[in-house]
Amino acid sequence: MFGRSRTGVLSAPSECNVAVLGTMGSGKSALTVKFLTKRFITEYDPYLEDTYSSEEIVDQQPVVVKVMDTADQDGPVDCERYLTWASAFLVVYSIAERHTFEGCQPYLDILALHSRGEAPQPPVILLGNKVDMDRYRQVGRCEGVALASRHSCLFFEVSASLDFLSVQQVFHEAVREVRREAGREGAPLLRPLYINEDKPPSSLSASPPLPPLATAKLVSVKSSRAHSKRRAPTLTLLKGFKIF
Ligand SMILES: Nc1nc2c(ncn2[C@@H]2O[C@H](COP(=O)(O)OP(=O)(O)OP(=O)(O)O)[C@@H](O)[C@H]2O)c(=O)[nH]1
Repeated sequence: MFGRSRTGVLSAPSECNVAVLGTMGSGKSALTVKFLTKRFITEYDPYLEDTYSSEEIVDQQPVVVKVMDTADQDGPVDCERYLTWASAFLVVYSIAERHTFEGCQPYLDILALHSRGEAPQPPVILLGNKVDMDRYRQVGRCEGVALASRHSCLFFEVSASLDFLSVQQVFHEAVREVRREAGREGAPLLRPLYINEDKPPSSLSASPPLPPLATAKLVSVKSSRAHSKRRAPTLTLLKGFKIF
């Protein structure tokens, strides 16, 4: 499955791995599910960590966006799994719960440490969630802007319970940032992805080694610390694979 760029040249879809980080209760799962399904689901298993996949078109270019909805219980303690996996990070807090905003700092510090000296730099987006709860706001928009600018990251405020497009916009912006960064450094944060595994397209012949097929075909990975499942209905997202 290939897309066309504005110039009409065929281009291969690539992968963009987005890790969604933040304190418990900030709305990581709600945002992830909203992006993938356009729905707002109110109850999630807080101990379940999943990776989902969605085929997107961003600026007329196809991309497979993989989203890791993380489930850190004590902040960024055991974080190698997403630091080494992600091409972009969303750090989420709830504008109505100050402790979730304070919980962003250790994530931003870890990410700064991780990307020091890295080229290309994985982009980070700071995301104030739950703007529908503005009347209970505990974190001013300007505080979000200030924190983001201290860490040189983009900043958005959204609500997982309101319109889908603003949530989609955030994930698409992450893809754009990854593309920009890759373009700047000439090194790929986006990996080419085979949809037809039999034969790589010739346009990819000069690309760096492809991930093993098992990785390229990954649609839903579960690294649950609990055995229960989300109460959301089963969803079919891509190529007949199901998530829960
Ligand atoms: N009003 C409102 N509630 C939200 C929003 N996003 C999430 N919530 C609610 O906030 C609670 C926590 O949301 P989750 O998505 O489970 O948060 P999380 O960051 O994944 O939390 P853990 O799974 O515990 O790590 C749930 O009750 C959600 O329904 C939002 O934008 N607006």
